Order: sequence, then structure tokens, then C-alpha cells
Amino acid sequence: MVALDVPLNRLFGYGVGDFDPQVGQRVIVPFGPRQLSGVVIERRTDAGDFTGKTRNILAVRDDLPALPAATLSLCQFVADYYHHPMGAVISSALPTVFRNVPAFKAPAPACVYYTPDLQKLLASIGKRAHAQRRVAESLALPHTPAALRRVHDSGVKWAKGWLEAGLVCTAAETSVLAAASPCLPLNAEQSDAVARLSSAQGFEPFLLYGITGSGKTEVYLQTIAAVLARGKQVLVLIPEINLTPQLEGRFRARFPGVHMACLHSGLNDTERAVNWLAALSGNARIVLGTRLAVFTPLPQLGMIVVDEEHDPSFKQQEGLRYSARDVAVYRARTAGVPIVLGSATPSIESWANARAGRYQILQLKERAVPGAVLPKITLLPVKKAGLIDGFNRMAFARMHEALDRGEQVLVFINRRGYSPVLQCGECGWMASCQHCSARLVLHMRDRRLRCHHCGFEEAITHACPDCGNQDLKPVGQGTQRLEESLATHFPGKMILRIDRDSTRRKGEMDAALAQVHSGEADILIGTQMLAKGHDFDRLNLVIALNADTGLFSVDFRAEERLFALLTQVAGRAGRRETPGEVMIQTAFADHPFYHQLLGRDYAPFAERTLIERTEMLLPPAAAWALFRAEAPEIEQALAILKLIRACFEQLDSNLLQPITLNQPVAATMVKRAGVERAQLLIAAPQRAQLQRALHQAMPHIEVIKTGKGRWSLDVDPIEV
Ligand SMILES: Nc1ncnc2c1ncn2[C@@H]1O[C@H](COP(=O)(O)OP(=O)(O)OP(=O)(O)O)[C@@H](O)[C@H]1O
Ligand SMILES: [Zn+2]
Repeated sequence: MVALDVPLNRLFGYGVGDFDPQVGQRVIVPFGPRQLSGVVIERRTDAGDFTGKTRNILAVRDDLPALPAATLSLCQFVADYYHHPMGAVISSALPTVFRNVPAFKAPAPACVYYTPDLQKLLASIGKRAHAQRRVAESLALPHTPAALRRVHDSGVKWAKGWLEAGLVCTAAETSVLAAASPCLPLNAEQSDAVARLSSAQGFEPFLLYGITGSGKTEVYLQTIAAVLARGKQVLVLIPEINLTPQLEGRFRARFPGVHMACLHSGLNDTERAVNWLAALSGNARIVLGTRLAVFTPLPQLGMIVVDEEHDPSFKQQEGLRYSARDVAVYRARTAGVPIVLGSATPSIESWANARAGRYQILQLKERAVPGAVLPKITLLPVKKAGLIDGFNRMAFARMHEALDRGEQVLVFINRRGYSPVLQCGECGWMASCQHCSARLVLHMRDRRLRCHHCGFEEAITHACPDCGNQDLKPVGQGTQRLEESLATHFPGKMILRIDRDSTRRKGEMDAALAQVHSGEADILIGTQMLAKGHDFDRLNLVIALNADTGLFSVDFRAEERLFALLTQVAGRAGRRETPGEVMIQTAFADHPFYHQLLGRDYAPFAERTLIERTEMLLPPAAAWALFRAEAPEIEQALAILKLIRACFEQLDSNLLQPITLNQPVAATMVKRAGVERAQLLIAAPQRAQLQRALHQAMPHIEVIKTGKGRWSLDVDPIEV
């Protein structure tokens, strides 16, 4: 029986022919007129049902060793829990190259070049051959071919020449032992955490609840050292943001002799496949990756770390809608290994688990750098009259002071583009997307109006299409407008805007961060990309604009997210000896949310939120499944959901009894990318009850005729 990535929720039977495929092996099979790559899930000796028309497999691919049973059963759990076809789950768990029919040819293993005697090497190079001398000097430290090419285009060619001349050596990338960055002497809380984590036996889930800058990373590093010393592999999951290089650097510096494999979207398909195979073979001892890495086979898994466990990017929002954090916890349990979920603002789900005693709490209450304290938070009222280009006067005053002291300032606004609305001053018309129920965002630099939901764009209109008025005004501000106005208020200061538009191309983010670290940049304007995880030395003042937008959302998780985001943003300030200050501009200074934020203590907020959720029967006090449907017309989408709802109504009464069946409703943003959307929420007090009902209902739901529409299921949705 073979699992194939086709939209049918079943396995497919094939004959073995002349092959001897093992369970977990990759095979090529005929499927209609096509050939597909699949994975053997089961071998049956009773050919009973399959004689006659059964076709044979065409090939067994040995580019991929058979997947271990643990990986197959993890995929099976995910397929069952998220109600997704097994073939599709396996396919998404595998690196892309193994989803294709052709065999994957792994490139020769990367080596590094270095010189044992730099003086001798330099002596062999002409004084004026500056480029060659530069490459030679770089070889004092081991360089991979790719790194050498960055030094100079001909770097590798020259290194090969010197290799032949005996002036340069090569070594396998992993065997080079540079000096490890020293372990920091831990404070009492950190060493308690490391002690408890490294002595954990079997499945033990921990919540590492530590304020920003409390040295959670150092706790991971020293715990990982202990796990590696026992000969085990470690899986480290991090959110889908541009933090990987920084974190990767810290890990590599600490464990220079250890083979570490990264798995994230910054790698090409070949690199991913090579790293993944290194994990599977056991060669890679540390796997550091984003969401998808949770499926990486690790034969000697000894511990799982989920950093910033509250981050929404751990949940995939399309196709296989899994939560990598939840899957990681399941994986740790079946593998019988400890798992640590780290955050300054744990998800309310994990908070509830810790409160219920299911997770052990390890708390870090102090900032790690001696003398560093949490920043002071001030709320600045936004009264229209008093604002200068959107800023309270006080904010400007503080910015001047900080810049005069030679420090950096971060202005945080979670909105890219120039302004979110282009409006006609006469009739009130606003530029909207033709395909979505959304406004078009003005991008001044390239004079375009863009939809941030579907990617639609058009040239800026110069006259109102409704009344012909030529006075169209940008309303509200985004990062680009902020950049423009700050440039006039702070002439001569280097302003660096970091958002998705300014870092689209490869290397742009690294270059920007380098400018922050070198101190070149004075004012940073950033969206949430810059809010998380970065460790800057000279940043003591953070100003957050427009935070209120998260406060009045229909999504019950909006406050939780805003708290996490503002805590992260605030956490960038004052990470060294100088105390930081955070100013949040708000029109709702009396809102209980801000009171709790001012307390800089997440616990009271989490407690209040958990009580509210329990009273209102919201997750985690209930289990949710959300069916979404989309169709050209909203009525069609609603009709599909009515049919789905009917499948639940027909369940046995004991299955149906604990279930709350809501009515299908239009989505908050009805139209998106040209289709209209609706949703149907199914709830139950417990996950198991919800799962039983889903398992009974799904076979009926899968055969519903959907006409021009389609539906999808999101178990444990994080956006509603
Ligand atoms: N025991 C220690 N003594 C001195 N400095 C430390 C210690 N532990 C960590 N640090 C330093 O403190 C700073 C913050 O640590 P780290 O980045 O690990 O914090 P974090 O808890 O992961 O923060 P965040 O949640 O904001 O990402 C780093 O510069 C780190 O080198
Ligand atoms: Zn659109």
C-alpha cells in the first residue's frame, strides 16, 4: 500500500513486480497516465483484493533511505488529527526533491579550505595582487567554497591552485574545531532551569517562562550541550522570521565541532534535502528549523526545544493546517523525550497546561545581563491636535535626547507601505481592491496602490473615480510615510526602514541588521519583523505607534497577540546596562489591557485571559474545528457549509451530544482574491469528543458535491 500526494483520503495498492520495497521506502508508481512518487506504508502478503487489474510499482528510489517507523507514525497521527490525507502529510513532511519522480543526486559533501601557514601562503603571492591576498588572508579561518566566493568570485579557483601547491588544506566542514564561544556563567534561575532540563528523563514537558532578555537562549545552549554529551540529537524549532541567521550564528559559535543542520525557507531545495538526510542518518546532531522541521526524522532524538512557542507562525494556515508546537509535544511524548517550550508571553494554551500541572514551569524573572532591567513603559495619549506627523511631542523630545546620547531609537508600526488608505477629500471615496473586501495600500516609492491580501496592484489614480475631484489624500501612516516625515524632523540622522518591502531580496535583511549592529543606523523604523528576538546593544528607546488596532478585533486572540507583540517590541530596549524606555501611543489609555501591560508582568494578563476564556467556553477551555468554504458567491459558500453541518446533525446522539454546532456565517473579510468566503464553527468541551465526531462525519463530508466552491478544515484554528 502506497501513500500518494493526491486529493483522495486513502492509500493505493500496487504489486511489487520485480522489486522488494520496504515499508517507508520511496517508490515510483503509475497513476492514470502519470507517474507519481509515493511512500510504501504497508506490505501485504494477501494479494487478495489486488490481483487482476493491480499495476506494479515502476521503481524503488534509493536516494532516500526508508523512513523510520516513528516518522510514519508521526505522519499518521497528523493525518488523523488534522483530517488530512496521509499521502499529502508525508509529502509535506519530505523535502521537495523527494516529492519528484526523478532520483535526487546529492552533491559532493561541502568541504572547507584553510591555510595552516598564512605567512608562507602570502609570501607566494605578489605584493600587488590585492584580491588574491585578501582571499589568502581570509583562509586563516576555514571557509566553505560558498563563503570564499563571497570574498571574491575567483576565490575557489585560487584556493584550488594553492591546494595543489600544498599551501592550503581542506577538511570536511564538520571536523574543523574552532574555539567554542564560552558558556556564560549562569545566574541562579538559569542554572536551576538548566539543571532541571538536563536531568529530565523520558517525556517531560517544560514551559520556560522567561522575560525578554532573560537568557533563555543560554539555557537552551547549555541544556543542549548536556543532551549532546549523552550522544543524542536535538531538534530546535524557531518561528518563521528572519532570526535564523542570528540564532544559527550563536549555535555554531557554541558548538563549532558539532554537525548542525538548518531547515528553513532561506535554503534551496538541494541544501534542504542534504541537511534533512544528515538528520535522518544521525550525522547531524542539532537540527535547527522552522515549522516544517518538526517532521525531520531523528533516529537518536534526545530533546525538543520550541523557542517563542506562542508565535502564530508555528501554525500552518493553508493546506495541512497543523501546529508545529502541538505536533512537537506529541512527538516528544511518543519518543519519550523532554520538550521545552520557551516564551516571555506563553500562549494561553500552554499557560493552561502549566496551570493544570501538565507542564512544569521554569521561570526566569530577571534580565540576564547583570544590571539590565525591564524597560519602563509609558502611555502617550493621541489627541489629534497635539500630534506632529502622528507623534506625541513627548515622543519627539525623547527621541532627540536618545539620539544626542548616541543611542539608537526604534519606531515600531505594524503597517508597511506609505498609507493604508487613499481617500477623496470631497466625497469620501476610498481606493479598494476589486478582488477583496479591503482597501488598497498606497506605496509612494513606486507609485502603486497594492492589495496586501491578494497582491493586486495598480497605478495611483489622480482623480476620484466617483466625483472627479483631484485632491486625493493619503490617510493614516505606514512605514514609508514615517520614514519620509522622520527624515524631515531628524535631518542628518541615518534612518533605516525594515519591513517586508525593504527586505524582499536575498541578503537585504542581513545587510540592514549589520547596519544596526555596527551603529551606522540611528533611527530604525520597523514592523513586527524587527520586534522579535533581535539583540541590539545601543537601543534604549522604543516608540510604538498605532498599537490600538489590535485591541478591538473580532478575533478573541487579538489581545493575547498584541500583548506578546508589544512585549517583544518593548523587549528590544535596554538589553544592556542602560535602562530602556518604551512609549506606546494610544487613544485608550484606560483600557484594562494597558494597565496589565504597564505592569510588565504577563502572569496577571494570562490569568485574566484564561478565566475569561473558561467562562466564555473559548479555547483552550473548548476544542474548535473551523470549516471554511469559498465560492464565487457567498450563497454557494454558505450552502456547502450547510451540507457539512447536516453531516454532523446525522451523527449518533451520543457523539453529537457534547458538540456545539454553530450556523455558517460569512467570514469577517468576505471577499478575498475574487472569491467569497464563509465559515462554520464546530466546538466541543474536549478534543477527544470533537475528534470522535469529526471522524464519524468526515467520510460523509468528503463526498459532498461542492460545485464551483471548495471547503477546508482547520482543527484548532488560531484565526477566526
Ligand atoms: N548568565 C548570563 N550572564 C550574562 N549575560 C547573559 C547570561 N545569559 C545570557 N546573557 C546575555 O543576555 C542577552 C539576552 O539573552 P538572550 O538573547 O538569550 O535572551 P532571551 O531570553 O532569549 O531574550 P528574548 O526573549 O528577548 O529573545 C544576550 O546578550 C546574552 O548573551
Ligand atoms: Zn485584493
